[in-house]
Amino acid sequence: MKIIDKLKNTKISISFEFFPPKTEEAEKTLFETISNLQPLNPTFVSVTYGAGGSTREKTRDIVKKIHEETNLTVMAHLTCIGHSKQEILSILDDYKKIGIENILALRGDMPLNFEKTDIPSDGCKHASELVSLIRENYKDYFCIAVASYPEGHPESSNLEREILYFKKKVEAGADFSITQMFFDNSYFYEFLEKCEKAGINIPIIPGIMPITNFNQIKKFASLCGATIPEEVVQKFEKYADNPEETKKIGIEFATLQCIDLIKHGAKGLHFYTLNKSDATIKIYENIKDYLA
Ligand SMILES: NC(=O)C1=CN([C@@H]2O[C@H](COP(=O)(O)OP(=O)(O)OC[C@H]3O[C@@H](n4cnc5c(N)ncnc54)[C@H](O)[C@@H]3O)[C@@H](O)[C@H]2O)C=CC1
Ligand SMILES: Nc1nc(=O)c2c([nH]1)NC[C@@H]1CN(c3ccc(C(=O)N[C@@H](CCC(=O)O)C(=O)O)cc3)CN21
Repeated sequence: MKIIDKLKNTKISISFEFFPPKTEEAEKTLFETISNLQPLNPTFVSVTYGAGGSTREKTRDIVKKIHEETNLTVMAHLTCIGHSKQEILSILDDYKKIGIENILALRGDMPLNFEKTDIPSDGCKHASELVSLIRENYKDYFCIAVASYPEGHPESSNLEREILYFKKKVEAGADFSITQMFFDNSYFYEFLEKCEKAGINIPIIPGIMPITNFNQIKKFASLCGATIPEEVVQKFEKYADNPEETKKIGIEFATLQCIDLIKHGAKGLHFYTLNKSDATIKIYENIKDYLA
C-alpha cells in the first residue's frame, strides 16, 4: 500500500528505519528487531541505501524479505549518486515487479572511495531529478518520499536556498518528506514555518535519532550538520564511561523530544533504529498515551 494513503488515515504515524546488515548474524538480529517492533503497528518501515556512503547491494534483498515475510509496508531508499539513469530504472523495474510501491528518493552520500569520475554523465545530479525520472517513467505507481533538512544541508550554508531545492523536489512529484535528525526542536518548528511560507504543503515527518551510543551519534550528527545543543553534549559526556546511564538519558531525551513534537502537531515520528529495538520500544511505551 502507498504510504501517502496510509498517512491520510493516521493521526500520528510511527515508522522505523533500518540499514542492510553486513553479516548473516547481523541479519538475524535485524529480523529479531523487526519482529519486536511489529506489535507497535508502524505505518511503514524503511531500508537505507548506501547510508553514510556504505554498501548498497543488500537493500533490495532486505526490502524484498520484509515485504514477503511480514505484513509491514516497506519503503526502499534509493540514492542516485554514481548510477546511470538506466541503472536506476532497472532497480525501479525490479521493485515494481515484486510489488514495492514506496521509494525514498535521495541523491545520497558519496560512496566510500568514490571519485568524481565515477559520476555517469547521464545520471541524476540532485534528488529532484531522481523524483522527476521516477514520475516520468512510472506516473503514479510509486509513492515518493524525499529528505528535508531543518538545519540546512551540510554542503550548503544557505537554508533559504535549501527550501527552494526542497520545493523543487515537491514540484517534481514528492508525496511526503522525512527530515534529517535534529536534537533541538526549534529548528524543526522554524523550518515548518518557512516551508509553509514557501507553499510546501506535503506532510513533513520528523526523523528521530535515539542516542544510545553518544560518540557514534556525535560523529554522525556532525557529518549530517545536526547540532547537538551544548547542555545535551555535557549531559552525555558526564556519563561517557557508563553505557547503561547513557542509554537511560538517551531514552529520556528522545521521549521529551517526541512529546514536544506531538504537542506541536507533528504528523508522525520516524525512528532511526540502527537495527535495534529496545530504545525505540521504551520511547514508544513512554509516548503511547500521546499518540491516541
Ligand atoms: N542513504 C540513505 O538511505 C539516506 C541518505 N540520506 C541523505 O541523502 C542526502 C542527500 O540526498 P538529498 O538530500 O535527497 O539530496 P538533494 O539533492 O536534495 O541535496 C543534496 C545537495 O545538493 C543541493 N541541491 C539540491 N537540489 C539542487 C538543485 N536543484 N540545484 C543545485 N543544488 C541542489 C543541496 O543544497 C544539497 O547541498 C545525503 O546527504 C544524506 O543525508 C538521508 C537519509 C537516508
Ligand atoms: N547524511 C546522511 N546519510 C544517511 O545515510 C542518513 C542521514 N544522513 N540521516 C538520516 C539517516 C540516519 N542514517 C544512519 C545513521 C547512522 C548510521 C550508523 O551509525 N551506522 C554505523 C553502524 C551502526 C551499527 O552497526 O550499530 C556505521 O558504522 O555505518 C547509519 C545510518 C541513515 N540516514
